Amino acid sequence: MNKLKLVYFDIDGARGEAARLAMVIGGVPFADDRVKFADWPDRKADTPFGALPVLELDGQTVAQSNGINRYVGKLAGLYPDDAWQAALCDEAMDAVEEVATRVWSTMSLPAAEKKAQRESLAAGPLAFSLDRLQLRLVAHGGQYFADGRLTVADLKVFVWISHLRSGRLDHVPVDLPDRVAPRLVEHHDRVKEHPAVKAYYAGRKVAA
Ligand SMILES: N[C@@H](CCC(=O)N[C@@H](CS)C(=O)NCC(=O)O)C(=O)O
Repeated sequence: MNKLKLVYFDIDGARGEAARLAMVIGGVPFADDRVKFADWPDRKADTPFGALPVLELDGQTVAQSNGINRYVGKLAGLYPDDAWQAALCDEAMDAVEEVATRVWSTMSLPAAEKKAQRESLAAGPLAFSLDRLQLRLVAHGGQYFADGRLTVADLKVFVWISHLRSGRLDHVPVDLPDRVAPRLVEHHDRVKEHPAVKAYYAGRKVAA
């Protein structure tokens, strides 16, 4: 059997988590290589783009989180076969990635600048993006983002909403999703109740 390894930091709210979840839900065996921040400087140069996540298959690597989500989504039965539904699935994942990248890119800014930028992002592009994502969900029936069933898009949005509501993103109000996108919060809570997701988080240990 081919050996899959997902290499990512030991954090649950960011780019590697949807792929981990997809493989767990789909029963796809994989090695979960959780990189400690202290080890990252030594490992960075060996990754295709100096960043994680990276997926390894029998010693070969592929990077870029949404590409990885699509690949593992196919293995896990969580990616649409139909080309249009696949495009809808990608749309939601890319919409999250686009705005999350803007928010996370403020991470290393000096404190005052980070606060100002995050507050302005939260009130502007982030609130807008959540609202639009919610409208897309509603337009597709309100339950799932694509294919009328759980796909990797639902997992990516779920992880993002969990992260926003976790209080770990300084200067982004924790109640932002509840205020501007209650249907996304409903969707989040529904995904969280999926038996495999529930079992995964019951046993999930997060170092950071
Ligand atoms: N476009 C890439 C971005 C990857 C990325 O920036 N990953 C972050 C963690 S979420 C990272 O590796 N940061 C450490 C670094 O850049 O040194 C993707 O979607 O995978």
